[in-house]
Amino acid sequence: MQYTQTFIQVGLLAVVAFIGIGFTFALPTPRHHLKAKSVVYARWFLFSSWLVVAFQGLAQNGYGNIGLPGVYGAATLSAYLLLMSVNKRYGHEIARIKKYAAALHIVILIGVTLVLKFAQYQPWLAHALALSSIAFPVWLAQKRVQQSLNKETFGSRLLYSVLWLVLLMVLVAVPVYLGNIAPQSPYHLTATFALILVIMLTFMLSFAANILQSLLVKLHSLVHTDPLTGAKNRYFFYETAPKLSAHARRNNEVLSVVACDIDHFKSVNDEHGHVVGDIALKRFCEIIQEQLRLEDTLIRMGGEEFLILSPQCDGEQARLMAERLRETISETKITARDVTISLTASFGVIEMPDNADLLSAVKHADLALFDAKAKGRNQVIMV
Ligand SMILES: Nc1nc2c(ncn2[C@@H]2O[C@H](COP(=O)(O)OP(=O)(O)OP(=O)(O)O)[C@@H](O)[C@H]2O)c(=O)[nH]1
Repeated sequence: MQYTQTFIQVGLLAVVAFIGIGFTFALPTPRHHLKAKSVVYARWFLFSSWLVVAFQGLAQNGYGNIGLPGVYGAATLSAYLLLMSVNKRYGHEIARIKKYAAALHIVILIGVTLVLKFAQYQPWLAHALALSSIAFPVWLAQKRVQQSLNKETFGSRLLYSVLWLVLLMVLVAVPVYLGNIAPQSPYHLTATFALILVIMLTFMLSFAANILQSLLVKLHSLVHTDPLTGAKNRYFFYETAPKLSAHARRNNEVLSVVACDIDHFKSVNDEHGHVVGDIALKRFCEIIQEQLRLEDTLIRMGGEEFLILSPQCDGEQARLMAERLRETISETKITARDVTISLTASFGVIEMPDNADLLSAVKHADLALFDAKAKGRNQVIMV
């Protein structure tokens, strides 16, 4: 009966652990090398959590000499693997000396437990030692998550709550439980099984939520970014620009719009080919980005047409900025694939009038740009 119960619980937890491990393979690997390592530690954490119940089963079935040190060793190792996984996930490098200290801690813990066991000390002494050892790395992991909580991702909040729960259980609930139920009772195994199952499942969930959340952030940025030039794209304009103008209106702030178009860009493609044209476009955007303030946004509306949204910048300041950009572009030589080319660009500038909508301001900036083209290009015209 005892064996059957042990076998079922250890087997069930093995299934959960291996589903969890398989699940980490299915998750997309983070590109950052530290974050990628966190997945490896997560796998080992799930495996060593399973080892805790396996050793508990051994102890329960008369192999206390192997089982108990195994439980304490595997539980402390799990806590450290959890700490490593959390630290790597949040991009924190761990010094080699700290890794040795953790390994030493586990070895000493197993040694002391064996001594206590063979010296026939009270079992609660070994339990208390092991529990307090587990609490330390869990507390460190919890602090690490707390530092990143200002990012407010769902996965971080979930992981933080789980770590709090584990700490509370380790420090309060489990000692109370150990003190009230005989160590040889089969309930010990069931309680350990239930506790580890909850920790494993919530850890897997928070880990996946964390990774999915960062993928969403990346996806959001990709959807709004032009892959060739790195400037924002039309989707960004339609989604963000109305918010920007509403914000300016509500706070009585000025907002200027600069429309910009490269002159005779077709001839660059025709003379040197599309690859050189692409490099020139990329370089053109870099030159502009270098000149803009952090608050200004460069948007590629299509082809070689761009918009610059400039909050807290009045018409005259925007005109001066466009003039500076025009000058820099015309003076900069662009080298692409052994050819050196010079570009010029035309600009239309408008300060968004009070109570006007942004789309009509863009339309007027475009009209000023056409005017600049008609008047001979390489110039700035303000509405
Ligand atoms: N290489 C490259 N060329 C592009 C890209 N997008 C648009 N173009 C080219 O940009 C050129 C735009 O040509 P036009 O609209 O005639 O304008 P333009 O030659 O710049 O003349 P003006 O605007 O009147 O001064 C076309 O040849 C397009 O093929 C791109 O992503 N890469």
